[in-house]
Amino acid sequence: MESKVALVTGSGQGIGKAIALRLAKDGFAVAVVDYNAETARQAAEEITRQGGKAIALQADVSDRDQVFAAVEQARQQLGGFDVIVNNAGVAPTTLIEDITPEIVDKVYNINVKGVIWGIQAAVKAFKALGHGGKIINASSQAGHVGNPELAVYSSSKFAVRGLTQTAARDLAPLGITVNAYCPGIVKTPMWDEIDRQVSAAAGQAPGYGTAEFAKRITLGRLSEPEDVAACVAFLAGPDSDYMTGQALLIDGGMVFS
Ligand SMILES: NC(=O)C1=CN([C@@H]2O[C@H](COP(=O)(O)OP(=O)(O)OC[C@H]3O[C@@H](n4cnc5c(N)ncnc54)[C@H](O)[C@@H]3O)[C@@H](O)[C@H]2O)C=CC1
Ligand SMILES: CC(=O)C(C)=O
Repeated sequence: MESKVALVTGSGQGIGKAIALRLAKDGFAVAVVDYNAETARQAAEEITRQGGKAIALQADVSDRDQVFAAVEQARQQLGGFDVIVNNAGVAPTTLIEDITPEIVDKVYNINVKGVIWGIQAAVKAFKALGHGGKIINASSQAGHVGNPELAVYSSSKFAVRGLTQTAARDLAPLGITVNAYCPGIVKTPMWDEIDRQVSAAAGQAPGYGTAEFAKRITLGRLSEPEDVAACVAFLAGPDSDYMTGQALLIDGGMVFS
């Protein structure tokens, strides 16, 4: 039987890379998409070395044409299209008074419009293939509760939840499910940079921001990218077939407190 095909954006490093590796282990042929061509190539090579099937594609998710082209390339080169994970995101810290039009445009172009273009491109591919599929979007605990110093980022992740719910309703008649994953703090380069910025703003050494956020983590430890990938594997696989419009909160500590 032919492998199912999944495309993961922002999968050259961090959570996206862990998702790509996990989906490959689960039997998907994977398109590793990132605007960093070198990290995408390395991640795809790692999958191939482990016995999986993968291609690397360079695309900037804020560019609609590039997203459509990447999905089409994945469909043609991997022989199908079943799952898109709209994972790519950026998270500059921003005090309210320091927010600039440039920061808003950058974050919204990637975190919100990138998800819209990914949804549209996946729908086009599913329709061309005459079957439904799964759309999975990266939100965050910060998409459930406003996070300090992350106003632009947090609001973009609230938007992703809204898009997920609406698209789930609109696309259900086509046999397409749409869900989101909402991690807490995950040990990736993105988090390292947030910690550095939050700690510096408080006049503290790196690690201070992590310690402050970590006080509210329910399970008492930061999550690994692989913890998130396991939840996304569930959303990509058949066990979640009767689930749509959901925003899976992976660590709710910030939200409960
Ligand atoms: N690390 C964390 O604590 C959390 C992360 N998230 C979300 O998970 C997703 C992945 O985050 P991390 O792996 O931590 O981030 P990361 O910064 O470590 O990795 C992001 C990847 O996306 C790529 N990327 C960025 N902009 C892109 C663009 N315009 N087009 C294509 N690729 C692009 C980068 O090159 C990089 O490979 C993001 O959407 C983030 O907002 C959500 C909750 C917590
Ligand atoms: C970066 C992010 O989404 C966090 C810490 O939840």
